[in-house]
Amino acid sequence: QKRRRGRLPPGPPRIPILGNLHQAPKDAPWRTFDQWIQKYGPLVSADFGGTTVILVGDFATARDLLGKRANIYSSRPRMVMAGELTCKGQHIMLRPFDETFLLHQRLEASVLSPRASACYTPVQDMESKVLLKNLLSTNEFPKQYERFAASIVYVLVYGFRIETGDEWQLLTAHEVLKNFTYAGQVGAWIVDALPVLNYLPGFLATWKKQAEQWYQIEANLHMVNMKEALERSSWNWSKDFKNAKQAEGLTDVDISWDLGILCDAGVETTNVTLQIFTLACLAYPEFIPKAQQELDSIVGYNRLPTFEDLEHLPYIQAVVEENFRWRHIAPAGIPHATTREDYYKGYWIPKGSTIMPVFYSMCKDEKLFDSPFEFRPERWTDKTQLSNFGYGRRVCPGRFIARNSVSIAIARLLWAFNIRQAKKGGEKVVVHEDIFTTGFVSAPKPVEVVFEPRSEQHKNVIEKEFGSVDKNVANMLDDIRKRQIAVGLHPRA
Ligand code: HEM
Repeated sequence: QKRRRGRLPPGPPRIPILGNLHQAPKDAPWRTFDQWIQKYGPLVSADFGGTTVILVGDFATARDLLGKRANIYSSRPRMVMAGELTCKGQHIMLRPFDETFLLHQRLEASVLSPRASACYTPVQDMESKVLLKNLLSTNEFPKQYERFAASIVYVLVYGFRIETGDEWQLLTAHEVLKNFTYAGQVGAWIVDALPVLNYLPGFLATWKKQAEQWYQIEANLHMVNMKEALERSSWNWSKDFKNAKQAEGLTDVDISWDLGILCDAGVETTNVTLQIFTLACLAYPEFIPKAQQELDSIVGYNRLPTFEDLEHLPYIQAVVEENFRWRHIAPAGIPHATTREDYYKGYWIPKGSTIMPVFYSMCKDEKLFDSPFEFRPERWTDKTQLSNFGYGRRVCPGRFIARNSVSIAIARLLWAFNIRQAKKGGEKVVVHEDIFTTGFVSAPKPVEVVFEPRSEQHKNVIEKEFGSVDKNVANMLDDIRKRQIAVGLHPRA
């Protein structure tokens, strides 16, 4: 036990040695975290087997600590099985906050800036047209959303499209995600609690063999993807990273992991965000006619909404904003860690604490939002956005790309379809915790939905725009490269 140097934030009573470990929730941790936050206040401390865990339950506290004191709060908790053994320290999301992390962040920054992200809209334009066209013949929306999300990042990172969603690269990425989730499970691996056990020889430390197998699958995927990307004729992020100044001292394996993780990070997140939107359509359909009225008056019936239209569509923007607030894809938060001790409002926050911004509690704060469980885009008229993409030096670097993908998809889905429950005349879906999956990224469980074109005219426009959009990736990437140069950026390849 560390020597205490002040009063910790309040929290549930602890027992000797374990602290609160016996109460640590395995599934849907945000439910237990929220109960503690409601009871003890927006800053809660708990002890999970010797690690201090600080829960942050409102936006103001999260901004004060994770945002304004980012120099202290921007590391990640140590994850021996998932981070050190399964990924050999190469997963950017799990890197501790140090010089190496900053080097990798700088390597990525130039392709992820707001200006660079604005150059990628031709890909999002094309893939959202394909999304609409596919939804004319299937209602299997989670698979279609995944294809849409994946194809955008695979085009940018590697220069090829995900056309069906059954490509081996995406299927292997599913396997990698499954292994990573298992490796990251709290309480599943003794070596996470006692890292010293790693010094045991392999035949005693059986988890090392498992981690090595998982590492090989993931490393092979990233390496093959990068190699193939480097051989393609057009510009892509793989070529751009390879030529970057920051990459000079890095190995190909290092670079391939940075690319691979960027790709993975863009798929499930965007997919689940759109699934949440679809759930909102079933649970709070009252907002749909308002959104469609705005689309009809600004865009009309003869063409799809475009990126240029978005700034004239304040209600659609409010729908996007409310979607991010209404249900966060990672309700328990994504953990940060402190690199030195700190004091806040009289409380001591030890060095090495795990800090959880509990988005679930933050987004339903009644002081900020009336009837927080209701999906009400109106609350966003003339208001600034929240920090759903995280904080400080670990804020989501893909947020500009993500926002563009989600905004164009939502605008076009609402323009094109009546989105409703399969059962005609069915009741509105009632939203409660049991309809969400309980893992780290929490998605609505499957529900049958119909995507019905709003009219024959809408259907014809979808077919026509799908037919005329250029789907040649090489042309598109060359065009994107030119767009970057035109706005004063310097592609590195
Ligand atoms: C709607 C889609 C998305 C959502 C809701 C989302 C949300 C988040 C959140 C909450 C974090 C954690 C931030 C923190 O710890 O404070 C994060 C991290 C991250 N995101 Fe996203 N993200 C999305 C899409 C993307 C895309 C498209 C990319 C890449 C092109 C991306 C790349 C990353 C990476 C690399 C990290 C780790 C950053 C670090 O540890 O320094 N994300 N994202």
